[in-house]
Amino acid sequence: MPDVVAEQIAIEQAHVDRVLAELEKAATRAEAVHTEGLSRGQFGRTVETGDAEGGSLFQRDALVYHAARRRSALDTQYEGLVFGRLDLDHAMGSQRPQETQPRANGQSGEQPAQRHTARGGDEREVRYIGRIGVRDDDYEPLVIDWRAPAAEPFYRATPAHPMNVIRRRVLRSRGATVIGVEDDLMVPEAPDDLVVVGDGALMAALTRTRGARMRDIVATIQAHQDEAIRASARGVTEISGGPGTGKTVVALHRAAYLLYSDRRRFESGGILVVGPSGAYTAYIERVLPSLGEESVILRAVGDVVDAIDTERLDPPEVARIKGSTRIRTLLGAAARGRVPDAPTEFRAIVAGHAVRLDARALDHVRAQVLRQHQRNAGTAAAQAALGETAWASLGIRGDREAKAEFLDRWEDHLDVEAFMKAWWPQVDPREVLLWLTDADLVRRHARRSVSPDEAELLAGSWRTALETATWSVADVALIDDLAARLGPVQDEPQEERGFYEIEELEDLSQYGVTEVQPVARTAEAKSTLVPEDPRGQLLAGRLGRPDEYAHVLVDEAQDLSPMQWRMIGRRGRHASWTVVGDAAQASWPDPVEAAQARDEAFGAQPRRHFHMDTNYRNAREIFEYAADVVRREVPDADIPRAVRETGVEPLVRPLGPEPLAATRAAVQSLLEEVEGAIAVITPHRYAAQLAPLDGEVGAGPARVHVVDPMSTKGLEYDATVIVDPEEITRESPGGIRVLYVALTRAAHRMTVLTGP
Ligand SMILES: Nc1ncnc2c1ncn2[C@@H]1O[C@H](COP(=O)(O)OP(=O)(O)OP(=O)(O)O)[C@@H](O)[C@H]1O
Repeated sequence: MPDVVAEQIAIEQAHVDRVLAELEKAATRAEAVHTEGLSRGQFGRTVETGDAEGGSLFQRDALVYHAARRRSALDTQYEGLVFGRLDLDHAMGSQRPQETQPRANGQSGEQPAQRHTARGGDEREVRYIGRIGVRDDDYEPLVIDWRAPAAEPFYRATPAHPMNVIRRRVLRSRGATVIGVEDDLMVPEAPDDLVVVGDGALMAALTRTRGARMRDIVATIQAHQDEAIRASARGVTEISGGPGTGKTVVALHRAAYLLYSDRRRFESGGILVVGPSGAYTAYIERVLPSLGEESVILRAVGDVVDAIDTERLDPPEVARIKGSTRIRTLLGAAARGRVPDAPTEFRAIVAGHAVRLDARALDHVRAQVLRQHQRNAGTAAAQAALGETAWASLGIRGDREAKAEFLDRWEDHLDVEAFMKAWWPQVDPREVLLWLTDADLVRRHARRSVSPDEAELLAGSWRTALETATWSVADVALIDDLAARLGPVQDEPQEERGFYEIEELEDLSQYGVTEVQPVARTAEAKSTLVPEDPRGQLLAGRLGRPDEYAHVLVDEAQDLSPMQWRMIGRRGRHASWTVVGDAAQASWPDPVEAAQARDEAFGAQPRRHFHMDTNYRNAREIFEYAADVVRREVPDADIPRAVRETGVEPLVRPLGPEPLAATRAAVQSLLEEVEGAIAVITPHRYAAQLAPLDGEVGAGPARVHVVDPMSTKGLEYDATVIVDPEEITRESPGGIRVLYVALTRAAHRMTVLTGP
C-alpha cells in the first residue's frame, strides 16, 4: 500500500478508535443512568418530552444510552460504523448551508458538527458521517447520523453545487478496522493540506461480489437517490425506474430515514414493507438492521394476512381471475349466502307455540341481518330477528304480553340455541373458499361475473388447495376480502372454555398438586397445534383484524393485482406510502384495473414521483442484451443507463438434447469466473431435471441456486444461467416482461441457453 494511503488510513483509524472508545465509555455510564432513571420512573418521560425536571445532562445521557443500544445492534458483521468524512470550507459559500441547522423537533439530537480549526483556517470543518450519531463528553458530535440534516452534503454535494464541501471521503472498514479510503474532490483543486486518494467509492461498491443478502448503500448513496430517501414523510412517494436502478435499496433507506425523522410516529405506528416473495424478504432483511433499525415489518405478498404464509402460485389464467375485482361478486354472494349443511327449516315449541320457519323465511332474516352486521358479529342480532319473525309467523296480533313472554323464552330456549349454532355458526373466511370447491356453487354465486369455464377453473384451484394443504398467493387477498366482510371469528363465551375449572384447580397447588390440565383449551392454544388433515392445515391459526401501519412501503408494485392492492390498502388506511416499481417488469397483466385499486388504497393524498435512470446492478454488456429483448415487445420500456463495463458479452449457447449436461457445463465455467452466487433460472419444464445442480459446489456455502423466473424478482446474483428464454416467456404470466426480469438479475456474467 502506498505510504500516502496508509497515512490517510491511519488518520481515519485514529478517529474511528476514538468514536468506539467514546461509545464504550458512554454505554457503561448510560446503562447506570438508565437503571437509575428506571428506578425513578422518569427515564422515558424525560427523553420523550424533554422534561425540564430531568435536565439537559440527563437527556444527553439518555441519547447516549440509545446510541449505545443501537450500537450493540450494529455488531461487527456490518460494515463501518463510521463510513464518511466531509472536509468543508465555509468561506466557499456566503453563508452556512441551511441543512446544518438543528432540527426543529429535536428528534435526532443532532447538531451541526463542531468546527475544526484545520490548517486551512477558521472556516474549515471536518464532519464524520456514520450509521449512528455519537457525541463526546462536551456534547460535540464525533459522528453525525447519516440521516441528520448536517449529513446531507455528504450525499448531495457535487462539483457544480459543492455545498461548501471540498473533499468527500468514504471509509471502507472491516469491523472496527479501516481498510481503505476513497475520495471525491468537489473543487477544481485540493488545498495543499488535503490529500486525495482512491478511484471512487461507487465503482468499488458496484464491482464487488454479491452475497446472499443485499447490502446497505449508506456510504455511496447518489444525490438523486438521496432526494427520494429524504422526501417528505407525508402522502405518497412513488419511485420508478428500470431494473437495477436501486429502487429497492433506496426505499429501504427511506424507511430508515422516516424512523429517524419522526421516530415517535413511525416506530409506534409501524412501517410495513411488502415484497414479492419470501426469497425477496430474506434477501433484503439485513439492510435495515445494518442501518440500526430493527422495527420494520417485512412481509411477502403471500404472508400479509396473519396465520397464512404461502409461496404457491396459481396458473396464470387462474391468478388473473382471482386478482381482478370482479371476483368480489362471487365472494360477496358466498359470504352472504347459506352456510352449506346449515338447517333449512326451524321447528320448535316455544312458550307453548309450535313454530315453523321455512328456508325462505330463514333466508329473509339472514339477508336482513347481514345488511347491518358482519356475519361473525351478528349472532345476537340474528337470534333476535329470528325471534321477531317466529312471533310474526304465529299470526297473533295485539297481545303484547304474550309476545314479551315468547321473546323472553326465545332468548334462552335450548332448541333455539342449538338451531343458532347450526344455522349461524362463526365462519372462518377460509372456510368460504372451501365451500367454493363446488363449481355449481361458484356459478350460482358469481352469476355472470365469471364464465362457466372460469367457475370450473376456480373450483378446481380450491380443490388443489385441499389436495396440497396450501393456499395460493392469490387466495390470500381473497381470504382478506372475506375476512373484512365476515368480521373476526368470535371466541366462545368464556365459561365454555373451562376457565372456572382452571381457577379452581389452580388452588390445588397449595395441596401439592403440581400439574393442572384445563378441561378445554383456549382458542389461542388450539392454533399452535398443526392438524394432520389438509383441511385442518388450511384452517390452522387465527385470523385477527388486520394490523394498521403508519407507513406502507410496497416493492415490485407493478406485480400487485387489484385484490392485492385492496388487501394492502386495509393495512394502510391512515398511512403514508412509498411505492416502488417498473411497468416493464410486470407480471400482472391488467395495469389499468390495478391502477384504480392502487388509487383507492392511497386515497386523496398528495403524490410525488422520483425516477431512477442509472442501472447499478448489471454490467453494461448484460443489460444491453436484456434491453434489446424487452424493447422488441415493450417499446416504451423504461430503459436505464448501465454504468459499469466488464468487457465480457453474455454467452449464448444451445441447450441441446441434454439440458442437465449443458447447464452444468455453463455453471462450471461461471464458478471459475465469479466468486459469489450463481442462479440457474429455469422454466418449469426443466426444473426437475436441473434440480441436482441446486446447492452444487464443494466447500463453503452453496453458490448455485436453481430457481424459477418469478421467484427471482427483486433479487440479484453474481452470474446467471438463463435456461430456454422462449419457454420462460411462454409459461410466465407476464410473458416477455418476466423474461426481462430474469435477464436483469446478473451483476457480472450471464450465459443464455437457447431452447429447441
Ligand atoms: N448508490 C449505490 N451505491 C452502491 N450500490 C448501489 C447504489 N444504488 C444501487 N446499488 C446497487 O444496485 C443493485 C440494484 O439495486 P436494487 O435491487 O435496489 O434495484 P431495483 O431498482 O430495485 O432493481 P429491480 O427493479 O431490478 O429489482 C443493488 O446491488 C444495490 O445495492
